[in-house]
Amino acid sequence: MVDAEPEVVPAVESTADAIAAMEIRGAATIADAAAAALATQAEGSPAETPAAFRRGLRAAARTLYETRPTAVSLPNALRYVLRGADGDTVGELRASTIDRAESFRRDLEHARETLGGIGANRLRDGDVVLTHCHSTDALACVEAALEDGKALEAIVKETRPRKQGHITAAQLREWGVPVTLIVDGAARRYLDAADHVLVGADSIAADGSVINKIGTSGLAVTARERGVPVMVAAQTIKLHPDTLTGHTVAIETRDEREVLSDEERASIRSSDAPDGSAGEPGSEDGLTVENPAFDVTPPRYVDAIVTERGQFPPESIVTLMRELFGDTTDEPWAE
Ligand SMILES: O=C(COP(=O)(O)O)[C@H](O)[C@H](O)COP(=O)(O)O
Repeated sequence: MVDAEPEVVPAVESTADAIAAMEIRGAATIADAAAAALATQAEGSPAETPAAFRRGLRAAARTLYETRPTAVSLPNALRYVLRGADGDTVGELRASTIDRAESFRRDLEHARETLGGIGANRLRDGDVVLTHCHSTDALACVEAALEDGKALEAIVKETRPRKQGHITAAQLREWGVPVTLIVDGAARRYLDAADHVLVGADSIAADGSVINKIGTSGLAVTARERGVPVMVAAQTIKLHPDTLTGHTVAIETRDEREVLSDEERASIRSSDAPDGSAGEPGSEDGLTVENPAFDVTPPRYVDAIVTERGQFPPESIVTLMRELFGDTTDEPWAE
């Protein structure tokens, strides 16, 4: 008898689609949504046997895993929940998976709050932070500093092509923080007015390299040149255990139309091109657009990585990574 395809509940598919389309975005938020989706899978699984339940759960985890490759918080969340699926009956498995997903989500929230309190200690009354992209971990530090009664100002990089800087600006304004929004290319000009560069991370490698939104590395290099400290706020689910054994972190490349729409491309193509290359949109026209979503900032440009376990110089993060993840990184969602 051939086994039927394991059933993935529709809510998991729609969470996966929303992550891929970046309606759900940011490493911690993705992890939270993935854990919630696994709980939904457990709740709605039509499985009649423990084996079928586990197959469905693994298939759901694979669907979520395949959405975006760079933020390690996603596989770390899936691994955590799947490891907690325990029991001899479908009912027991269902209950333990849901519990595990809920405890993951609670821990995530606590970690962000604790991290915020630790990061806030680096921020003094009257400081100006310069941000890139939108990071809930980075903003937790600002929020905690504000709660401590410190007045802060922010210079917010727009963050092309998706302009996540607008989300950061909106959040900061909601908290009453004065915001200066700048285009990415203006960052160096504004660094002299900043006391900290404050960013999040999608993944942190064993050597302390920080993988975050494209443009972070250039910002960090320039900040070093201007003498502005770079603070990375990243809870420990951003630690990438595969890098302990020498693996590199995959950098997501996204659709070129995020950078250049078909209409814009059409306006660039010239019918007078000497090679006569202007054709239909999508044809070979000599214009290549690259859209890597993340980059790697080497540890020497990072002053501190702030986690819920304390703050670390990037070079020592490997000790924490070993303690929390060990050397083994299985893929419990594999078929
Ligand atoms: O690079 C991004 C988001 O990229 P994208 O918009 O492509 O998902 C954020 O800085 C990190 O994910 C950290 O965010 P958080 O601190 O919220 O986990």
